[in-house]
Amino acid sequence: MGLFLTVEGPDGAGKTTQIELLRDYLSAKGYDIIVCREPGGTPISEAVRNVILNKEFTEMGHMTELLLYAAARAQLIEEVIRPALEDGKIVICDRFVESSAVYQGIARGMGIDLVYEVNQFAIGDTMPDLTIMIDLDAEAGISRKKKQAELDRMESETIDFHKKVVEGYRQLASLHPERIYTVDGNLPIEEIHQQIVSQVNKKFHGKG
Ligand SMILES: Nc1ncnc2c1ncn2[C@@H]1O[C@H](COP(=O)(O)OP(=O)(O)OP(=O)(O)O)[C@@H](O)[C@H]1O
Ligand SMILES: Cc1cn([C@H]2C[C@H](O)[C@@H](COP(=O)(O)O)O2)c(=O)[nH]c1=O
Repeated sequence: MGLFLTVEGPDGAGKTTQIELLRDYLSAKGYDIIVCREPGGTPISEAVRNVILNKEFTEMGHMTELLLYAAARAQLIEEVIRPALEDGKIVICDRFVESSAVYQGIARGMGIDLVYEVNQFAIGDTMPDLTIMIDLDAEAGISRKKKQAELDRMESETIDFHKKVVEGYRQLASLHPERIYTVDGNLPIEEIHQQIVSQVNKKFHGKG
Protein backbone atom coordinates (compact mmCIF):
# COMPACT_ATOMS: atom_id res chain seq x y z
CA MET A 1 0.00 0.00 0.00
CA GLY A 2 1.08 3.59 -0.64
CA LEU A 3 0.82 6.58 1.67
CA PHE A 4 -2.28 8.74 1.99
CA LEU A 5 -1.67 12.37 3.05
CA THR A 6 -4.38 14.99 3.39
CA VAL A 7 -4.06 18.73 3.92
CA GLU A 8 -6.82 20.53 5.79
CA GLY A 9 -7.59 23.97 7.10
CA PRO A 10 -9.93 26.92 6.73
CA ASP A 11 -10.41 28.74 3.44
CA GLY A 12 -7.25 30.62 2.42
CA ALA A 13 -5.00 28.88 4.96
CA GLY A 14 -2.41 28.00 2.28
CA LYS A 15 -3.23 24.35 1.51
CA THR A 16 -2.80 24.53 -2.27
CA THR A 17 0.46 26.44 -1.89
CA GLN A 18 1.89 23.82 0.47
CA ILE A 19 0.65 20.86 -1.57
CA GLU A 20 2.50 22.15 -4.63
CA LEU A 21 5.72 22.50 -2.62
CA LEU A 22 5.32 19.05 -1.08
CA ARG A 23 4.63 17.47 -4.46
CA ASP A 24 7.79 19.04 -5.90
CA TYR A 25 9.83 17.90 -2.88
CA LEU A 26 8.60 14.30 -3.02
CA SER A 27 8.78 14.08 -6.83
CA ALA A 28 12.41 15.23 -6.70
CA LYS A 29 13.07 12.32 -4.35
CA GLY A 30 11.68 9.95 -6.99
CA TYR A 31 8.30 9.14 -5.47
CA ASP A 32 5.22 8.61 -7.61
CA ILE A 33 2.78 11.30 -6.48
CA ILE A 34 -0.92 11.76 -7.15
CA VAL A 35 -2.40 15.12 -6.11
CA CYS A 36 -6.15 15.57 -5.91
CA ARG A 37 -8.64 17.93 -4.35
CA GLU A 38 -12.04 17.76 -2.70
CA PRO A 39 -14.65 18.26 -3.81
CA GLY A 40 -13.29 17.32 -7.24
CA GLY A 41 -10.50 15.28 -8.78
CA THR A 42 -12.60 13.30 -11.29
CA PRO A 43 -14.97 14.55 -14.02
CA ILE A 44 -18.03 13.52 -11.96
CA SER A 45 -16.66 14.97 -8.70
CA GLU A 46 -15.72 18.24 -10.44
CA ALA A 47 -19.28 18.46 -11.81
CA VAL A 48 -20.62 17.95 -8.25
CA ARG A 49 -18.17 20.65 -7.05
CA ASN A 50 -19.69 23.11 -9.51
CA VAL A 51 -23.13 22.43 -8.03
CA ILE A 52 -22.00 22.66 -4.40
CA LEU A 53 -20.02 25.88 -4.77
CA ASN A 54 -22.46 27.65 -7.11
CA LYS A 55 -23.39 30.93 -5.39
CA GLU A 56 -26.82 30.91 -7.03
CA PHE A 57 -27.90 27.80 -5.09
CA THR A 58 -28.69 29.71 -1.90
CA GLU A 59 -31.57 27.29 -1.19
CA MET A 60 -29.27 24.25 -0.73
CA GLY A 61 -30.19 22.32 2.42
CA HIS A 62 -27.52 21.17 4.87
CA MET A 63 -28.30 17.47 4.27
CA THR A 64 -28.07 17.94 0.49
CA GLU A 65 -24.73 19.66 0.97
CA LEU A 66 -23.40 16.86 3.20
CA LEU A 67 -24.52 14.16 0.75
CA LEU A 68 -23.10 15.96 -2.29
CA TYR A 69 -19.68 16.25 -0.62
CA ALA A 70 -19.88 12.54 0.27
CA ALA A 71 -20.91 11.60 -3.30
CA ALA A 72 -17.99 13.55 -4.81
CA ARG A 73 -15.70 11.83 -2.28
CA ALA A 74 -17.03 8.33 -3.08
CA GLN A 75 -16.25 8.78 -6.77
CA LEU A 76 -12.78 10.22 -6.09
CA ILE A 77 -11.89 7.32 -3.81
CA GLU A 78 -13.14 4.70 -6.24
CA GLU A 79 -11.63 6.21 -9.36
CA VAL A 80 -8.38 7.76 -8.08
CA ILE A 81 -7.37 7.35 -4.44
CA ARG A 82 -7.86 3.62 -3.83
CA PRO A 83 -6.24 2.46 -7.12
CA ALA A 84 -3.26 4.79 -6.54
CA LEU A 85 -2.73 3.54 -2.98
CA GLU A 86 -3.02 -0.09 -4.15
CA ASP A 87 -0.33 0.76 -6.70
CA GLY A 88 2.00 1.93 -3.92
CA LYS A 89 1.76 5.64 -4.80
CA ILE A 90 1.70 8.65 -2.50
CA VAL A 91 -1.66 10.42 -2.64
CA ILE A 92 -1.86 14.03 -1.43
CA CYS A 93 -5.44 15.22 -1.18
CA ASP A 94 -6.46 18.86 -0.67
CA ARG A 95 -9.22 18.33 1.93
CA PHE A 96 -10.97 15.03 2.83
CA VAL A 97 -13.58 13.81 5.31
CA GLU A 98 -12.25 16.14 8.05
CA SER A 99 -13.57 19.05 5.97
CA SER A 100 -17.06 17.54 6.20
CA ALA A 101 -16.62 16.92 9.94
CA VAL A 102 -15.73 20.58 10.45
CA TYR A 103 -17.84 22.48 7.88
CA GLN A 104 -21.00 20.33 7.97
CA GLY A 105 -20.59 18.62 11.36
CA ILE A 106 -19.45 21.57 13.46
CA ALA A 107 -20.04 24.84 11.58
CA ARG A 108 -23.42 23.76 10.14
CA GLY A 109 -24.24 22.04 13.44
CA MET A 110 -25.11 18.63 11.95
CA GLY A 111 -22.83 16.79 14.40
CA ILE A 112 -19.53 15.01 13.78
CA ASP A 113 -20.98 11.54 14.46
CA LEU A 114 -23.63 11.93 11.76
CA VAL A 115 -21.01 13.15 9.30
CA TYR A 116 -18.71 10.16 9.84
CA GLU A 117 -21.71 7.79 9.74
CA VAL A 118 -22.85 9.12 6.35
CA ASN A 119 -19.30 9.20 5.01
CA GLN A 120 -18.70 5.60 6.04
CA PHE A 121 -20.60 4.60 2.88
CA ALA A 122 -18.28 6.74 0.77
CA ILE A 123 -14.89 6.03 2.33
CA GLY A 124 -15.03 2.57 3.92
CA ASP A 125 -11.62 2.08 5.51
CA THR A 126 -9.75 4.56 3.29
CA MET A 127 -8.46 6.99 5.90
CA PRO A 128 -5.39 9.25 5.74
CA ASP A 129 -2.09 8.09 7.27
CA LEU A 130 -1.31 11.72 8.08
CA THR A 131 -3.35 14.92 8.02
CA ILE A 132 -1.63 18.31 8.00
CA MET A 133 -3.91 21.01 9.38
CA ILE A 134 -2.91 24.57 8.51
CA ASP A 135 -4.31 26.81 11.20
CA LEU A 136 -5.26 30.41 10.38
CA ASP A 137 -7.79 32.84 11.81
CA ALA A 138 -10.97 33.26 9.76
CA GLU A 139 -10.48 36.96 8.94
CA ALA A 140 -6.95 36.37 7.62
CA GLY A 141 -8.02 33.42 5.45
CA ILE A 142 -11.03 35.16 3.91
CA SER A 143 -9.03 38.32 3.31
CA ARG A 144 -6.45 36.24 1.38
CA LYS A 145 -9.26 34.64 -0.68
CA LYS A 146 -10.84 38.01 -1.49
CA LYS A 147 -7.56 39.10 -3.07
CA GLN A 148 -7.49 35.96 -5.27
CA ALA A 149 -10.94 35.69 -6.88
CA GLU A 150 -14.69 36.12 -6.37
CA LEU A 151 -15.83 34.19 -3.30
CA ASP A 152 -17.81 30.95 -3.89
CA ARG A 153 -20.97 29.79 -2.03
CA MET A 154 -19.06 28.44 0.98
CA GLU A 155 -16.50 31.24 1.16
CA SER A 156 -19.39 33.76 1.08
CA GLU A 157 -20.71 32.43 4.41
CA THR A 158 -20.70 34.78 7.41
CA ILE A 159 -17.54 35.47 9.38
CA ASP A 160 -19.18 33.66 12.33
CA PHE A 161 -19.46 30.54 10.20
CA HIS A 162 -15.78 30.75 9.27
CA LYS A 163 -14.83 31.28 12.92
CA LYS A 164 -16.71 28.06 13.77
CA VAL A 165 -14.72 26.31 11.03
CA VAL A 166 -11.42 27.50 12.55
CA GLU A 167 -12.49 26.44 16.05
CA GLY A 168 -13.78 23.14 14.63
CA TYR A 169 -10.41 22.30 13.10
CA ARG A 170 -8.64 23.10 16.38
CA GLN A 171 -11.10 20.84 18.23
CA LEU A 172 -10.67 17.98 15.74
CA ALA A 173 -6.87 18.26 15.83
CA SER A 174 -6.88 18.05 19.62
CA LEU A 175 -9.06 14.90 19.43
CA HIS A 176 -6.65 13.11 17.04
CA PRO A 177 -3.09 14.25 17.85
CA GLU A 178 -1.72 10.90 16.59
CA ARG A 179 -2.90 11.59 13.03
CA ILE A 180 -3.52 15.34 12.68
CA TYR A 181 -0.48 17.62 12.77
CA THR A 182 -1.13 21.36 13.10
CA VAL A 183 1.06 24.06 11.53
CA ASP A 184 0.71 27.81 11.99
CA GLY A 185 -0.54 29.32 8.72
CA ASN A 186 0.80 32.77 9.69
CA LEU A 187 4.38 31.58 9.26
CA PRO A 188 6.31 32.25 6.04
CA ILE A 189 5.52 29.76 3.24
CA GLU A 190 9.00 28.15 3.31
CA GLU A 191 8.92 27.64 7.09
CA ILE A 192 5.54 25.88 6.89
CA HIS A 193 6.92 23.70 4.09
CA GLN A 194 9.90 22.63 6.23
CA GLN A 195 7.60 21.65 9.11
CA ILE A 196 5.40 19.62 6.77
CA VAL A 197 8.41 17.86 5.21
CA SER A 198 9.65 16.94 8.66
CA GLN A 199 6.27 15.39 9.59
CA VAL A 200 6.00 13.50 6.31
CA ASN A 201 9.51 12.08 6.72
CA LYS A 202 8.63 10.93 10.24
CA LYS A 203 5.59 9.16 8.82
CA PHE A 204 7.77 7.41 6.19
CA HIS A 205 10.13 6.15 8.88
CA GLY A 206 7.16 5.00 10.96
CA LYS A 207 5.97 2.95 8.00
CA GLY A 208 9.42 1.32 7.73
N1 LIG B 1 2.11 31.37 4.64
C1 LIG B 1 1.54 32.28 3.85
N2 LIG B 1 1.68 33.58 4.12
C2 LIG B 1 1.09 34.55 3.34
N3 LIG B 1 0.32 34.27 2.26
C3 LIG B 1 0.13 32.97 1.95
C4 LIG B 1 0.72 31.92 2.72
N4 LIG B 1 0.35 30.74 2.17
C5 LIG B 1 -0.43 31.04 1.13
N5 LIG B 1 -0.56 32.36 0.98
C6 LIG B 1 -1.35 33.09 -0.04
O1 LIG B 1 -2.73 33.02 0.37
C7 LIG B 1 -3.58 32.82 -0.75
C8 LIG B 1 -4.39 31.53 -0.51
O2 LIG B 1 -3.49 30.43 -0.56
P1 LIG B 1 -3.94 29.00 -1.06
O3 LIG B 1 -4.70 29.09 -2.33
O4 LIG B 1 -2.75 28.12 -1.02
O5 LIG B 1 -4.97 28.64 0.13
P2 LIG B 1 -5.96 27.43 0.26
O6 LIG B 1 -5.93 26.99 1.67
O7 LIG B 1 -5.63 26.37 -0.75
O8 LIG B 1 -7.35 28.07 -0.10
P3 LIG B 1 -8.74 27.30 -0.33
O9 LIG B 1 -9.23 26.85 0.98
O10 LIG B 1 -9.65 28.27 -0.93
O11 LIG B 1 -8.47 26.17 -1.28
C9 LIG B 1 -2.66 32.77 -1.97
O12 LIG B 1 -2.65 34.06 -2.56
C10 LIG B 1 -1.31 32.41 -1.41
O13 LIG B 1 -0.24 32.91 -2.18
C1 LIG C 1 -14.35 18.68 1.06
C2 LIG C 1 -15.26 19.66 1.70
C3 LIG C 1 -15.15 21.02 1.44
N1 LIG C 1 -15.97 21.90 2.03
C4 LIG C 1 -15.85 23.34 1.68
C5 LIG C 1 -14.57 23.98 2.08
C6 LIG C 1 -14.36 25.05 1.04
O1 LIG C 1 -15.09 26.20 1.43
C7 LIG C 1 -15.01 24.46 -0.20
C8 LIG C 1 -14.01 23.83 -1.13
O2 LIG C 1 -13.29 24.84 -1.74
P1 LIG C 1 -11.67 24.79 -1.88
O3 LIG C 1 -11.36 26.07 -2.60
O4 LIG C 1 -11.33 23.60 -2.68
O5 LIG C 1 -11.08 24.76 -0.51
O6 LIG C 1 -15.90 23.45 0.28
C9 LIG C 1 -16.98 21.47 2.88
O7 LIG C 1 -17.76 22.27 3.38
N2 LIG C 1 -17.10 20.15 3.15
C10 LIG C 1 -16.29 19.22 2.59
O8 LIG C 1 -16.43 17.99 2.86
